[in-house]
Amino acid sequence: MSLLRCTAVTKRFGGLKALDGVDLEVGAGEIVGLVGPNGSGKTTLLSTIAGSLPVSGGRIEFQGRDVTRLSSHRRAHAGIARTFQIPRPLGSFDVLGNVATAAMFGRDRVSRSEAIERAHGVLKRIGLDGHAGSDVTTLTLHEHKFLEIGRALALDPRLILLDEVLGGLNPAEAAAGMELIASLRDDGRSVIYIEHNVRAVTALADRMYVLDRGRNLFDGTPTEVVGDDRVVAAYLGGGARA
Ligand SMILES: Nc1ncnc2c1ncn2[C@@H]1O[C@H](COP(=O)(O)OP(=O)(O)OP(=O)(O)O)[C@@H](O)[C@H]1O
Repeated sequence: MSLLRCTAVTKRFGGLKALDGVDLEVGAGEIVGLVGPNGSGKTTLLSTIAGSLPVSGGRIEFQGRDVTRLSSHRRAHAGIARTFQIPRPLGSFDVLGNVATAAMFGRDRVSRSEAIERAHGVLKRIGLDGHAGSDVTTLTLHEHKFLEIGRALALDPRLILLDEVLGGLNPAEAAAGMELIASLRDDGRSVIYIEHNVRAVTALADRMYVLDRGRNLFDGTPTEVVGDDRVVAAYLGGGARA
C-alpha cells in the first residue's frame, strides 16, 4: 500500500489552474523527487499535500485514509511535515525553542520536557547543537535551511515534504544536506523532495515526478527521467539549473 496517494489533484487560483489533475504516489521509505520548470506547480502540490492550501478537486490519501479535507494541523498529527522554500523560523524563540515548539505539534503528544529533550537530539543531528540558545536571526542561510529540516523532523513524521532545502548552499553545505536527506530514508521515513539542482535530486531520489504547467509530464527512475526527451524539452523551455 502507498503511504501517500494523490489522485487528479487540481488547484485553481482564480482563472489560473496551477495544478490540473496531478497524480502522485509515495511508498514507505522512499525518496521521491519532484521537479519541473519554474511555475509548474511543485510548491502548490506540496502545499495541498501538507494541507496549507485546499484543493479545488481531486483526492489525497495518507496511509489509506482520505485526508483531502483535513487541516494542516491534523495532517501534522497524522505524520506529514513540511519545510518552506523560504525558511519560516519563529522569531520569538531561540533555535532550541523553534525545534521544541515543532516537537509539540507532531505525531505523538509530548510534554514540554520531552519536547525539549527531543529538540536537543534533533539539533545534534542537524549540527546545530552549538546554537541551541542562539537567536535565529544570527543563523547563516545553510543553518536556517537545516533548522527548517530540524523543525520538520521534530514532528517525527512518516512523510517529510522538502521544498528546495539546498537552494543557495555551497557545495560542501549541499553535500551535508544531501547526507541529512538520505538519513531520513534510513530512518524509514518517506520524503518528497522539490529541487532545482537536478544533480542533487537525481543522486538522492528513488523515483521522480516531473510536472509541467500543472500536469504530470513524466515519472520514473532518475535515469529514465534525465533520459526522456519530453523532460529535456520542458527544461530547456523552463530554464532549470543543471
Ligand atoms: N497563492 C497564489 N495565488 C495565485 N497564484 C499562485 C499562488 N501560488 C502559486 N501561484 C501560481 O501557480 C503557479 C504554480 O506555482 P508554484 O509556486 O506551485 O510553482 P513551482 O513549480 O513551485 O515554481 P518554482 O520552481 O518557481 O518555485 C504559478 O503560475 C504561480 O504564479
